Amino acid sequence: SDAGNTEKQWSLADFEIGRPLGKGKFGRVYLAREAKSKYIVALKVIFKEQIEKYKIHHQLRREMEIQTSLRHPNILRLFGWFHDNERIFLILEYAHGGELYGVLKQNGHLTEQQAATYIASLSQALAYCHGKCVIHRDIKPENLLLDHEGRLKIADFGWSVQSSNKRKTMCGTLDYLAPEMVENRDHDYAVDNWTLGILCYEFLYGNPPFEAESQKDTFKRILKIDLSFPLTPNVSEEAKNLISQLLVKDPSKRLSIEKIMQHPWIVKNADPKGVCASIDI
Ligand SMILES: CC(C)n1nc(-c2ccc(NC(=O)/C=C/C(=O)c3ccc(F)c(C(F)(F)F)c3)cc2)c2c(N)ncnc21
Repeated sequence: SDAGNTEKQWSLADFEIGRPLGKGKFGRVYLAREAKSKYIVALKVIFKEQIEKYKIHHQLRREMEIQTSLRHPNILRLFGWFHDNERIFLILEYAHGGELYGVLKQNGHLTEQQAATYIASLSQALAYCHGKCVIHRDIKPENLLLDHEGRLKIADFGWSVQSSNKRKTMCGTLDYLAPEMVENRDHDYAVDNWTLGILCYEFLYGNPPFEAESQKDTFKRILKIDLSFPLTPNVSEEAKNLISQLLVKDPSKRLSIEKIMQHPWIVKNADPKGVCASIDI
């Protein structure tokens, strides 16, 4: 390491490796402990020949720079990274509660308090990212983890991670694409606002609003904003009102992050500490 660099140079010898947490597209994720401090982390192993094949060194380096600079309670920390001849290791915050997607599938859908708390946490994390000119943190349920207190953590895998109980259609799913992305027009921050509407609907009903048999039909439903609210489970009018103000075709007409935070449904239902006591980890 260059003398001026204050960052600690990590190596595998600094860690005791525990059980595998899941397997990613480019390698596995392990529970690990920093030997001196006994601090628990998640260690992601990426095989170099895997990414050489895909020529994504620059993307990985850029992503690492972005992720190490992001400090927010709802964004999973990347503490650092190191490499040996054939592997790259990411030293990540350990999310004890695992995937939010697992909780969603287990319970079928979330309560309005849980859903509002997570939408508020996501909005705060997105406001922080947009403030740092970082957009599209890929906020789909598969990228959302929970810490030991049930606090939401956006874990941007930078790539689709095939972990255990992931939806099979996950890697190809279009459910979260905003109209301007489906039509391949240039997209900006408002894409994330659209995705918050999709997620809010999915948290409350258990599946995304424009789900369809084929990708083509999902495309058509997104472009038509073919939105309907099932009669069960029973969802409040305020929640439907928020969703309807986010799933709007014209990006400039979508509710802003600030307005989301002030929406009556969020104010009434979100837990200000961002922790959902009722979520059983
Ligand atoms: C299995 C379970 C559910 N699991 N998984 C995690 C976990 C959390 C975050 C990550 N992060 C990344 O992978 C980041 C990858 C990149 O930024 C990247 C960017 C560009 C690239 F080209 C690439 C490349 F891979 F393509 F090269 C990567 C990974 C695993 C986890 C955790 N932290 N705690 C508890 N359980 C956990």
